[in-house]
Amino acid sequence: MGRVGIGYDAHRLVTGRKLVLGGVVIPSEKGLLGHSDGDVLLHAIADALLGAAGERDIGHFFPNSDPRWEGASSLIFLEEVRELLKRAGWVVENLDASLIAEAPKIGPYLEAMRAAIGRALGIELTRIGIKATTNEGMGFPGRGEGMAAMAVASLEKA
Ligand SMILES: Nc1ccn([C@@H]2O[C@H](COP(=O)(O)O)[C@@H](O)[C@H]2O)c(=O)n1
Ligand SMILES: C[C@@]1(CO)OP(=O)(O)OP(=O)(O)OC[C@H]1O
Repeated sequence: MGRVGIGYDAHRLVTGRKLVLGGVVIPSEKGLLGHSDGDVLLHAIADALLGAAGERDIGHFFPNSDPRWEGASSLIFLEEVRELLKRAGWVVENLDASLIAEAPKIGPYLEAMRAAIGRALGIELTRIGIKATTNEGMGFPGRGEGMAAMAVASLEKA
């Protein structure tokens, strides 16, 4: 019997930070603030996977008080989640994520993101959906103050 999980995250956009989304560095004047690289998309995906497995969230496993994760690539979190799922006997059936960001357009980077996520989790690209929408100028994503992401994941017993 399969299990599903949901994840949501949001990070502030600031100058002087690299913009990393889905494990890919994207040219941008601003980047996401965070203790790690601030990769809002990967954080939502990690939480969806952890939730589906009935585990606690990303902040529990990778606390922002731990200097090991300062500036860390969030792909590391997915690699760690992969090991946790493996130990518990889960395989990823599929995951799907949506980024809410006014700019930049992520279309040119989608395949690189799917490839990075697929490598980190050891799953086929056909199991990974990544999408984006603007917030039509409304609220914090619409004003360009930050980005948000939501994700769902489905697991099966190995
Ligand atoms: N950061 C983004 C936002 C949107 N897209 C693509 O543009 C399409 C139209 O966006 P709307 O918010 O006007 O619906 C959307 O469907 C995405 O294909 C994007 O690539 N990056
Ligand atoms: C990823 C962690 C750890 O570096 O920090 P941030 O990059 O700030 O991200 P957030 O989604 O706020 O919380 C999870 C944290 O534990």
